[in-house]
Amino acid sequence: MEVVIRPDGEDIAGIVADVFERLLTDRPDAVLGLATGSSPLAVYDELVRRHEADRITFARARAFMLDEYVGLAADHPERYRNVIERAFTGRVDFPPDAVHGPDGAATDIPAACAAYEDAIAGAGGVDLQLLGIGSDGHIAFNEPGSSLASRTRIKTLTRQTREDNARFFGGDPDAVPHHCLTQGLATIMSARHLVLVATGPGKAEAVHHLVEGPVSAMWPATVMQHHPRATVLLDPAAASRLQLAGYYREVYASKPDWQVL
Ligand SMILES: N[C@@H]1[C@@H](O)[C@H](O)[C@@H](COP(=O)(O)O)O[C@@H]1O
Repeated sequence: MEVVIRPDGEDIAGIVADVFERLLTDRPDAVLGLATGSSPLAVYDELVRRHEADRITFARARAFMLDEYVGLAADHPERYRNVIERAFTGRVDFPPDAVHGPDGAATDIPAACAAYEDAIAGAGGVDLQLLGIGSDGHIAFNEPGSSLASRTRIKTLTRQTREDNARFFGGDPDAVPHHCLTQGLATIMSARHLVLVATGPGKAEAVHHLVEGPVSAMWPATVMQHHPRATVLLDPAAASRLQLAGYYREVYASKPDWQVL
């Protein structure tokens, strides 16, 4: 796992946008894995800026979202399909039907989850997966206790996650859906490059487990320690509980030019 500690979210967004830009330059039809939540927003803004400056096109790219709430109306502003369109995909040039997400309105949930796995596999798998992390260590919506071998399925959100996400639902944790569909940990691990962004003191404990803790379903993001190409970008607050922070800074500062993220 490569750990990069940078001064702030803006700086991190620039580095992550470079990873997207390099990939799309090499492979215009790349398959991108998109995350919702506030952590990736600065990245999306930077990608939109580069798109507007004619540096990046998504015209041949495809995208798969990580997760979706169950039971929100199609036009609900917090439905992740609508969130990602507002935050990113609707602001750039993805072709129609190139952006996919689990179907939180499906009547046959197991079939919808299996179809989503098939769609990802059918696209050739995800090349670059952007991730945030929940304060309880979840990635996508894989809450503590999630099987490290899990695939797309329905999950029940923890009270902590509903409290964290209440800010998007008028401050009321009870207005946050109890259920979601989420890519499993094994689904996420199948992506060829994982890039996780975490900022702020609220992420310090989860980041401490993610980077330096033992791999455990109790802190689901720790499964990323098994990934051959995982990059974790942190601001100083999110990195504040890392024992080897000085070493990670040194590694990044002395990175050979040819060795990009
Ligand atoms: N399902 C999403 C995750 O994909 C996200 O990474 C996480 C952190 O969100 P934020 O970036 O807003 O802190 O929680 C949400 O519930």
